[in-house]
Amino acid sequence: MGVQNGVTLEVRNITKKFIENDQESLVVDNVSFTVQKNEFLVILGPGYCGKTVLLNMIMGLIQPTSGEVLLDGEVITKEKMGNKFSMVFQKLGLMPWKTVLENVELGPKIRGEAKSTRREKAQKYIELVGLKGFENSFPHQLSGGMKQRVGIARAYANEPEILIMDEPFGQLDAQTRYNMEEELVRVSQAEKRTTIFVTNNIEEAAYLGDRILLLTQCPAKVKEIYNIDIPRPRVMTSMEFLHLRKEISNNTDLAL
Ligand SMILES: Nc1ncnc2c1ncn2[C@@H]1O[C@H](COP(=O)(O)OP(=O)(O)OP(=O)(O)O)[C@@H](O)[C@H]1O
Repeated sequence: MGVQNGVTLEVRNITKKFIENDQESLVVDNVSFTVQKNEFLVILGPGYCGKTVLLNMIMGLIQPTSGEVLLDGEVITKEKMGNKFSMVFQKLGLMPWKTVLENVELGPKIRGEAKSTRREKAQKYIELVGLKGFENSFPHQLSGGMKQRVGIARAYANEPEILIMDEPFGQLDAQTRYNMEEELVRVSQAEKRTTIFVTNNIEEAAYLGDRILLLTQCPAKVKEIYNIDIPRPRVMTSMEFLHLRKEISNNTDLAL
C-alpha cells in the first residue's frame, strides 16, 4: 500500500449522501480507484453525475459519508491538504492586474520562495506551455486558449503532488479545444505529473488518458476502468482510436 508500489492516491469505497429538507440524496455511490505516481487519469462522466463532489472529496474539501481517501497512505483532510493539489478549471481565476509571469509565480511566491528561484520556475513553465514572449502581458490581452496555457503553467509551477483539471477546456471553441488537448499531451509528456483530468467528452478522455475511469449517471458509480495503451500523440482518426471511442460510447449514455 502507499508509495511503495507507486500508488499515490487511493480512493476506498467512498460514498456521499446529502440531506436536504429531510430528503436524502445519494450523489457518489461506493467509488474505489487508485492513481499511480505520474499517471494521467481521466474521470469521464455525464453532467451532474457527481464528478465535482468526487473531486472535492479527493482533495479533502468535503467529508465522505463513508469510505476514505488516502494520499501516500495517509487519510486526506482539509487541514492536511496544503500544497498537495493544484487545480485548473474553466474559469481560471487569473488575477487581471498581474502579468502572466506574476500569475504563474504566485504559488511559489505564497510559499515564500526567493524571487530568483520562483522567477526561474515561472519562466520554465511559461516556455513549456508556449507563451515565451508573453511574460509581461496581462490576461485581458490574451485569447481564451492562451489564458488556459497560463492556468496550466501556474498549476505546474505550484509543484503540487497531484494536478487536478476540472473540465478545463469545456468553454473553448472546438478548434482551440483540440489545440489545447494537443498542447496538454505535449506538456504532460515533457514533464510527467500525477494528474486527474475530469471531462464529459469521450474523445478528449481517449486522447489524453493513461487510464479512464468511466462513471455512471448520478449517483456516480464506477462503470468501467479502461487502460489505454495507444501511443502518443494519438491520432483521432486511427482505427484503434475509433475502436476505443466506440467501445466507451457503447458503454455509456454520454453523447460523443
Ligand atoms: N452541497 C450539496 N447539497 C446537496 N446536493 C448537492 C450538493 N453538492 C452537489 N449536489 C448534487 O450532486 C449532484 C452532482 O453534482 P456535481 O456538481 O458533482 O456534478 P458534476 O458531475 O460535477 O456536474 P458537471 O458535469 O455539470 O460539472 C447534483 O445533482 C447536485 O445537485
